[in-house]
Amino acid sequence: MPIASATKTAPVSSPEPRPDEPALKEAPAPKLTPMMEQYIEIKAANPDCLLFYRMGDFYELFFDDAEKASRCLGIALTKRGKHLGEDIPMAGVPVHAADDYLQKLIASGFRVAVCEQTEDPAEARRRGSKSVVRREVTRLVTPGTLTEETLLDARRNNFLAAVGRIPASDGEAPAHALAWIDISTGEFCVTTVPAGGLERCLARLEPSEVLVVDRLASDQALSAAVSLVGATLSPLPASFFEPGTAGARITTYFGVASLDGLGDFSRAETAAAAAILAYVEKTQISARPPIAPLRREHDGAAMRIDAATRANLELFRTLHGEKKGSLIEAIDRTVTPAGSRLLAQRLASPLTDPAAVNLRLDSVATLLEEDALRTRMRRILSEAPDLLRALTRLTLDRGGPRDLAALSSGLRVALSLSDLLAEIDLPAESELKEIAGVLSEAPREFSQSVDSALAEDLPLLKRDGGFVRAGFSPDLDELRLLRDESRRIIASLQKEYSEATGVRGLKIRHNNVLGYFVEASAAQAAPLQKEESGFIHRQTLANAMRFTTPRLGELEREISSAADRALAIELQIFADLAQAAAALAGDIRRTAEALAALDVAAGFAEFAAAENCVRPHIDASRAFIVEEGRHPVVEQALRRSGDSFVGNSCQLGNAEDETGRIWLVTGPNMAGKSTFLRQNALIAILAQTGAYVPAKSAHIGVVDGLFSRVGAADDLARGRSTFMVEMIETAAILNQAGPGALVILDEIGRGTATFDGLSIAWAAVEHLHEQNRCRTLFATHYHELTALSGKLPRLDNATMRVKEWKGDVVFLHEVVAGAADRSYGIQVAKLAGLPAPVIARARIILDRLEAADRKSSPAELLNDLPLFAARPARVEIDEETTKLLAYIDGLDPDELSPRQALDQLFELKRLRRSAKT
Ligand SMILES: Nc1ncnc2c1ncn2[C@@H]1O[C@H](COP(=O)(O)OP(=O)(O)OP(=O)(O)O)[C@@H](O)[C@H]1O
Repeated sequence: MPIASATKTAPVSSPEPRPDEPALKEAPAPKLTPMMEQYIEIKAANPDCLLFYRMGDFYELFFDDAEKASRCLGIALTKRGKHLGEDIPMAGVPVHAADDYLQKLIASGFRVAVCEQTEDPAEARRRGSKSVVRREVTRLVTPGTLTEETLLDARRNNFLAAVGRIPASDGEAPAHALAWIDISTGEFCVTTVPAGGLERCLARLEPSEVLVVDRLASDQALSAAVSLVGATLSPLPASFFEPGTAGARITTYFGVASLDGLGDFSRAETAAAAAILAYVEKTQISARPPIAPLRREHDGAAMRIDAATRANLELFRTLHGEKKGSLIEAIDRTVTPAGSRLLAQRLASPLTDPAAVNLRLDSVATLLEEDALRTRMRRILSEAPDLLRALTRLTLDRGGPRDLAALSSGLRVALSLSDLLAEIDLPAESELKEIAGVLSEAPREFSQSVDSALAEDLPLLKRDGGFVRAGFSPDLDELRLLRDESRRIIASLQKEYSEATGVRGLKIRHNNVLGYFVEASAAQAAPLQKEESGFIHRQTLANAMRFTTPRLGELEREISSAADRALAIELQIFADLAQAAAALAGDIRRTAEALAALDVAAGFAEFAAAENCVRPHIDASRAFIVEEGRHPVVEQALRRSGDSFVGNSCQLGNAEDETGRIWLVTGPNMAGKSTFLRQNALIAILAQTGAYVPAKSAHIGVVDGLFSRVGAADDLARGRSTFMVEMIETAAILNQAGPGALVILDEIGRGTATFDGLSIAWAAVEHLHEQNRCRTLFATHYHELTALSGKLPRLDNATMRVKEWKGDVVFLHEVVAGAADRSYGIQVAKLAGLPAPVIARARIILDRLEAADRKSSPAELLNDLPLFAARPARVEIDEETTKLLAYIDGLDPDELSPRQALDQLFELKRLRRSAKT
């Protein structure tokens, strides 16, 4: 009978007992098996996690965990033994494919505790037949603590955030702080959160997990803010945030004597940062990822952009949640994952200090000018692997030979880029000069030692060896020779045995259970079974017999001891190199950051060249003068369909103004109002991110807060109707926008009755003009508002130009001074394909409404519109009438000769006769 294969590939659990595990009795067993006892103990210590319990080549899950995992992963649910008379549900995933399953579980909101075997099953057996292999949880996998390449998006950070809160005391208001870390890259920051600013800060970071003290977990505003960004909320005991021990936790982690050495942190900030470190320790158990020294960010250093504005402007994804069509997708020309991550970080928090913005813009200017150099630079950059993520994996002992190679090739890239930058003259105080300096100091020797140690083709895992270059270690070479020689001898033995026994089909084979053995088919095995043959019987299968010989055993031992010793040498070489990398963590980090900054600058230069952008003039004034600005996303989309974008200018303040102006933009639907509003907000964001902007010229006095109310969507999850969302967003703007803000408001008030809406919009414009005094773009359908320009000195009317042609409306997408004369709503509706009778009827109603000049009450209007009175139930228009109306619509009197006109008249009479209505 053939022996079942020991390795499994399908994600189902194996019902046969593992070698380390005493067999479970299928019969009712009131007493727990030792293995189940161990499982239950470990599970009890990790109640909030699914427990991945290592058994041989599988991670097994039991009880509820098994049911949950089987549902989530679609893997088979089996059973294993009984507990309290009930079957124990079990599901398992193979270790080699565990990452894929982990990813699914984490994405579905689970946490996973990975429990490994921490001793050899043979050792456990030596302790006694009943003893179980020692197991320990080596790591908790949570959304915010991932490090594996396969579990992460290379081009996005994966932030873990913690909310620190010091309650009000002695007349002092409560203080909030937010700390965040990307464990996979080691970036670690903290900031104070102003009252009501938590949602905004979270929206900027988009963390995947947020730590809060457990008593805050029921805070509705907090959980709403967390779920808005799609993060997992992880409540923790107060000890994680304890301000009394927080400072010490941070200083211990960084090995510094006092916190002052790192910076000046408030109590709330210290608590938040300490909670992060405590959680890192809890989840990584014994491993310590390399973490950059804690950096403090000032809240005012970045443009304040609230969650709604970020979403509305589609910075990172469209309102439908897709990356395609977002701003980042339109502007990202970086060629490395780290560059892309830095670009996303910068775009999420545009700067407010003009000097800092100009430093970045200088880099773009230089690289834009140096066209050929930029092309070479980007080619070299594109070969730079992800240094920081490789470093983290190595330090956490989750790395492989390819991570070492990644570090080495990343450092080599840095050195060649530093040579390239040396070819141009860089101003002393520039960002590029600083980058060039850092790159030239990349640890060259480390890269050389990795290259001399590692082979060309590297395996993914270090586990099986085979990654050290021949010639690097004489001892290793000798052992490999011995191993290969023995293998050669074994191959020649097969020939020898076959000739000696006369069994032509005799083979020497190898498997993990028997090691090397001689195999002959059952029909040919007789000569080997004779005692004098020297063959020792090992196994009988259905069709074959297996034997060993003393010589084979000896060779086997030689090979395996040589292989073991060779592997030990390789692993030691690996460990030495990984340790050297960890010791250079600071240098590697600086190099990686410089590479990323260079990639962003070169990417922006590429974007500027390809998309015809200009350097914005940035200062601390209230200026906002954009000449022929364009919307980068819409422009690229139009280009794809062969159309071109019409640039439009906008002026909301001059350099000498102390307050901003309001532009009231009117114009028909589809004329381009929303596009115009958004493009100006995006230009401000891009400019302060340090990018060139799509315009002929742009002068922008830094915008310290960007507020928008555009698009309409309800937020049913929070029980808010469309109109309610609109009013909440408007309220936030009117309450918060200061003189340095830029506000874009698109059609406020349209979600309610006309007069209510008009009144709200009217009052909002007045408030913005008198109180907020900020730069504002206000698009509206309420033409009545344009009259306000006579009353409010800093309000200008602007309108989208359209042309009427043969009864249709043609959009010119041009913004000009003045007010729209009409809405053209019916023409747009016609373009949209509303049935001709509906359009015809709407025209009649509109004429009446306009004639009544909105003075009559709705009831009077109703009487004024006899069709309503005549046909209250349904307006039935028969087919012939429809034809008649369509015929009239198709007539163009300008094009007709007198004779044709007469013919048409007869045709009209004919059609009228056949129509019933
Ligand atoms: N400046 C422009 N140049 C070329 N095409 C443009 C321009 N602005 C807008 N468009 C085109 O017009 C379409 C409609 O623009 P937009 O949504 O801004 O109109 P709108 O006036 O805000 O309409 P609504 O009031 O219905 O929201 C865009 O999708 C784009 O294809």
